[in-house]
Amino acid sequence: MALFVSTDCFLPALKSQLGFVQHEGQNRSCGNINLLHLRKAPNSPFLLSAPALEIKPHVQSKGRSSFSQTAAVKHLTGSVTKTQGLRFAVVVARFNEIITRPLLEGALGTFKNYSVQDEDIDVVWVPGGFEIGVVATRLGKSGKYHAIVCIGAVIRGDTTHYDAVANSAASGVLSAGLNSGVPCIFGVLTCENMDQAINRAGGKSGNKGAEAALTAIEMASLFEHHLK
Ligand SMILES: Nc1c(NC[C@H](O)[C@H](O)[C@H](O)CO)[nH]c(=O)[nH]c1=O
Ligand SMILES: CC(=O)[C@@H](O)COP(=O)(O)O
Repeated sequence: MALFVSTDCFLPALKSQLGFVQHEGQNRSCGNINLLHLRKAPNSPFLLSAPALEIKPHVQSKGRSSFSQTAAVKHLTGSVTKTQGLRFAVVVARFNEIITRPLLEGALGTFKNYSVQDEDIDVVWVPGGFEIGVVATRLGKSGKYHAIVCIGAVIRGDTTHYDAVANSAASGVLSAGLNSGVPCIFGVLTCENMDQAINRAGGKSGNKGAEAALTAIEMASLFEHHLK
């Protein structure tokens, strides 16, 4: 089924967030539903899935399409099944080890389930979440790994120390990825209390270490197979 979208029914600010692109000479009428060149904006929080946007081109009198067809657009995604030859590092904080160890085990379990070989994984221990970034940066720049999983658990105490450590861990992991060009995955829990952490380290909210490893596999594959 073809889906037609008119951007003129959207507020202008929302239109640009969504990534609608208007070309010269296009009909602006909302009633006519003509304005159909749509792409994913680089910063858009919205994901546009191909099946939902099967857009039928509007053919103008000269036989040219007035907008692009999604069938011609390339969609690049990492494959979680093509893991052969991919190498990973896991940086894990010892602080709150009662939480970070099960997160690490979750990550290693995911690697096993997706056929990543043990010899293609290095685990590096650091004292706390604050130290993760600098080590991830070094590992990323070594050129030995396709992706790096960063694991930690920051749990709020009585002072503002929590915010400093949590923010430093997050910005450290982000910087490591940006500065090394190797995907660095954020598997650091930032929790109000120990209960929240337990729930996310193999408890009722899953295992965030396992999720981080799967993200690492997808990103490693994306870079290795599509973005070289
Ligand atoms: N309180 C937590 C810490 N604190 C330690 C710091 O990460 C760091 O090791 C220290 O300040 C020396 O630089 N680390 C965590 O990972 N989680 C915490 O809850
Ligand atoms: C997140 C922390 O650093 C935390 O353990 C510190 O606790 P407190 O704020 O009570 O010193």
